[in-house]
Amino acid sequence: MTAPRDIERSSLGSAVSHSLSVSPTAAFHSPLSSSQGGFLAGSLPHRAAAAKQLKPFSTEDIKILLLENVNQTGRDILKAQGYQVEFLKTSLPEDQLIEKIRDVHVIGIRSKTKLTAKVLQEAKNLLVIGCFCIGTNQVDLDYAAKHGIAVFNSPFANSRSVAELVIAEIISLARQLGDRSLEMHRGTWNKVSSKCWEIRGKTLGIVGYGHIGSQLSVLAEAMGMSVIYYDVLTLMAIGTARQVPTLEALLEEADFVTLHVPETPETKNMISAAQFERMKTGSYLINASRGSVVDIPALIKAMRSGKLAGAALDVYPNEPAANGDYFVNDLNAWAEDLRGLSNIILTPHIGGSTEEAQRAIGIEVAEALVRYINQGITVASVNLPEVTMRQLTLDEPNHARVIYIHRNVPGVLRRVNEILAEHNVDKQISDSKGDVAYMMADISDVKVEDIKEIRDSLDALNSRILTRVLY
Ligand SMILES: NC(=O)C1=CN([C@@H]2O[C@H](COP(=O)(O)OP(=O)(O)OC[C@H]3O[C@@H](n4cnc5c(N)ncnc54)[C@H](O)[C@@H]3O)[C@@H](O)[C@H]2O)C=CC1
Ligand SMILES: O=C(O)C(=O)COP(=O)(O)O
Repeated sequence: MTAPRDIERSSLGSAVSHSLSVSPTAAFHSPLSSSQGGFLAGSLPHRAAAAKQLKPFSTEDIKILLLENVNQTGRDILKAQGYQVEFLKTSLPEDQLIEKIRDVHVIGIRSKTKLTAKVLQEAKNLLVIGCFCIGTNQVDLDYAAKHGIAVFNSPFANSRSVAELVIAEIISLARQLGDRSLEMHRGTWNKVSSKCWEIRGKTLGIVGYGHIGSQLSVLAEAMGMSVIYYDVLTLMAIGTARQVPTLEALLEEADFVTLHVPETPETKNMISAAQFERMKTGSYLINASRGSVVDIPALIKAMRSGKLAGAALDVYPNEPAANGDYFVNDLNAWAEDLRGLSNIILTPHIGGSTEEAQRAIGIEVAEALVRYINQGITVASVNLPEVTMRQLTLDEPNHARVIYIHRNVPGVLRRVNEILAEHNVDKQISDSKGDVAYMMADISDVKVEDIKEIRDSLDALNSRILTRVLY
């Protein structure tokens, strides 16, 4: 295969000529003349001012901001492409985030950075968001899609790490390990067996039987637990686990309840006073999903009353932006009450924080970003339709890939094909997801002047969200 080709963004301030790499991790830097070079032909209504420039460019002009200590593996892949990569260990407060996001084509985040509509409307140049984690609740996915911004995540690279943490917590709560260890650290020998249990033969209730829940199910059964689960979907049981029809049925039967649902309006305060009431006296609650899922004041009451014998929390309604920030009441009004309870394990959102998980996530998300930036491939996007085409190479001088993100309304493809009709359309794929549709076409027998015309004509259609032409 020959060298890669170009991509372009209308809003890039400088020219870039650049290759589409054969491998998503291979760098490409092949300066092309403006007649050969790619350009970005895209614009959103709010990006319109910069949209009309046609400039050759190189990957060096792609600006990427990585927040929240994205793993070295991901940074290396992106840098190897020649992109400009700025890396910060922490998240950013909203005002600083808005300042920074104005300038970049790509942002990489983890679970803390909130990319709301308010923030995204300032992101005039943004092509794509990489969530280097599982959850995507921190991003306004709908706003992003409607503004032609793709979002990628890593759907299961840290599932095992979370499941292992939960196993550790089940045993730790059953044996009150956190309290014993704290006492010893303070110099107190307190040997007790009262209300300390084996987990063998106990029932684990898993709420949300997805990637993490089902992985946990296997591990728990291997340690002699009985597993029941509740999910909005009817899902195949693994091993001898059993699906129960309601959350209430699960709460009434389980000795340990563990939560593995996403943050959605339906899961907000899913476990509150009424649910604690349903739980067995002396049972345990574990939450490594999202802080919004548990009503914490109600949890504190359930702990104080003895209804719960213990709890483990890895996630909180408000989490500090950086390590070293204290877990205090300014962020969460009840923080001190929580810290004062016995047999409650509090961890700083470390469920997915293992070397294995972070390395794998870095690779998976960075490769998805490269595929999207360089080739327009949306496979594994969480908010755009999934569309793929072959890899572009430089040995097709009169070839271009046209990408047209548009509103999903009748008659668009007819108009698009009228515009492309003068050229040879080698392949065309179109798919839609909700209100947004994504069309990719590889065209040959096309000159740079034609490309400008194609881009301008597509931009003039009122269905347009974003046009890109890669060549
Ligand atoms: N503590 C940590 O570091 C981590 C936390 N997480 C959190 O864990 C969540 C779950 O992760 P996965 O298992 O990978 O997700 P998943 O999407 O594979 O599974 C979630 C399951 O929850 C079910 N569900 C959704 N709404 C529900 C409801 N209202 N009631 C009952 N079930 C419902 C879904 O049908 C699905 O089966 C993520 O969304 C993320 O928020 C994920 C990774 C690390
Ligand atoms: O993967 C997730 O959804 C997590 O909650 C882990 O988030 P983190 O990468 O540790 O910010």
